[in-house]
Amino acid sequence: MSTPADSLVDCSRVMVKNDAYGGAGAFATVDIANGELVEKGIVRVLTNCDGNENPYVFTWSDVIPNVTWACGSGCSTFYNTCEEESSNTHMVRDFANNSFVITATKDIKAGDELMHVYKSKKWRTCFGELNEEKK
Ligand SMILES: C[S@@+](CC[C@H](N)C(=O)[O-])C[C@H]1O[C@@H](n2cnc3c(N)ncnc32)[C@H](O)[C@@H]1O
Repeated sequence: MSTPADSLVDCSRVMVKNDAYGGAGAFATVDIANGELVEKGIVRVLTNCDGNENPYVFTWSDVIPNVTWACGSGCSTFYNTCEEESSNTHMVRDFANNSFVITATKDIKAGDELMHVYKSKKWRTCFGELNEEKK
C-alpha cells in the first residue's frame, strides 16, 4: 500500500494567499526548521513557451541562454523572490527526473512568506523590474 511519503508532490506545509505586491505568494502553514523540507514536487517541460516573457515558469536547465522551461506542481509557481540575505528557502532542481525539492534555509514561522532567489532573476526579461527595484 502507498503512503503519503510515497507521493511525488507534497505542498502540505505551504498555502497560497494574497501577497504584499498585488499578486499571490506562498506562505508557511506550520513552523519549519532550517534544513527541513518545505515542499517537493514534479514539473512538466513546456513546449511553445518563452520564459523570458512568462514569469510563471521555471528555468529548466543550467544553460544560458536557457531554452527549456517547465511548470511546477503544488505551490511552487507562487514563491516570490528577494535578495539572498532575505530568502528563507532554496529550491534544488533535478533536471533528469523532472522534480524539485524546496528546503528551509532559516527557521520559518507559520504564516511567514516563503521566498527564494530566482535562478534566472538577473537575466530574464520578465524579471527586469525586480532587478530595477533593487538598484
Ligand atoms: C513566479 S511568479 C510569483 C507568483 C506571483 N506573485 C503571482 O501572483 O503569480 C513571479 C512574479 O511575481 C512577482 N514578484 C515576485 N517577487 C516579487 C517581489 N519581491 N516584489 C514584487 N513582485 C514580485 C513578479 O510579478 C514576478 O514576475
